[in-house]
Amino acid sequence: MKFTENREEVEKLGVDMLGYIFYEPSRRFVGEHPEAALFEASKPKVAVFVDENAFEILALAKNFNFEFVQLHGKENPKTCALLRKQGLTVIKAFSVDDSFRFDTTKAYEKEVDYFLFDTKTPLHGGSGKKFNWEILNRYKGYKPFFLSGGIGPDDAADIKKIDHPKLTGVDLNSGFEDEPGLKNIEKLKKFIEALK
Ligand SMILES: O=C(O)c1ccccc1N[C@@H]1O[C@H](COP(=O)(O)O)[C@@H](O)[C@H]1O
Repeated sequence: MKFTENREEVEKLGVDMLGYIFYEPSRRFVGEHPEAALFEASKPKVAVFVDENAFEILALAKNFNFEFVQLHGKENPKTCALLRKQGLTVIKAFSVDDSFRFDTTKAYEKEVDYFLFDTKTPLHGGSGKKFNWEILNRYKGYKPFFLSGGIGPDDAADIKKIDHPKLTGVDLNSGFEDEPGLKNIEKLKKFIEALK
């Protein structure tokens, strides 16, 4: 979310969480001084970071009152544990391609609340690219995960076919935008209806 009115409209669609990009190189970056109203949401807020300093994350969490952090860099399990100990719900993102070894998630199992599987690209996220969802079958861990990476308006049927006991949600991003950070309400609405 980058624009307050758009955030208000998205919230009405029955989404479970709202995401905010706190990574300056991203075209979805909330900005140096985002307006407070952007964060005055009734749904839980997820702040997305890439290798940000943990104490900076905690300061921002206090300032903008977000409950979740989604970490898309090389954050180690210790950093995840520190953030969690301070009361944040931690989602650790992993960059997935055909050669991804799901056992790399093991070191994080006890230190985070959720995993998120995103497509491996030179970007850290927001690529609009999908990975081969078949390989999710190789994930045998107990931690619930979000599916991410290039999900678009036509994917609801294929997502419904994914039969994995730990799939807990989907992260909708660039595939539902009119411009970076601005969600298309109609596309989201149709997708959410189709998914249900
Ligand atoms: O959206 C971004 O610009 C972004 C930048 C840096 C890290 C993560 C980012 N977004 C997250 O990336 C995934 C995949 O997005 P997409 O569907 O491929 O556009 C998603 O989890 C976003 O929250």
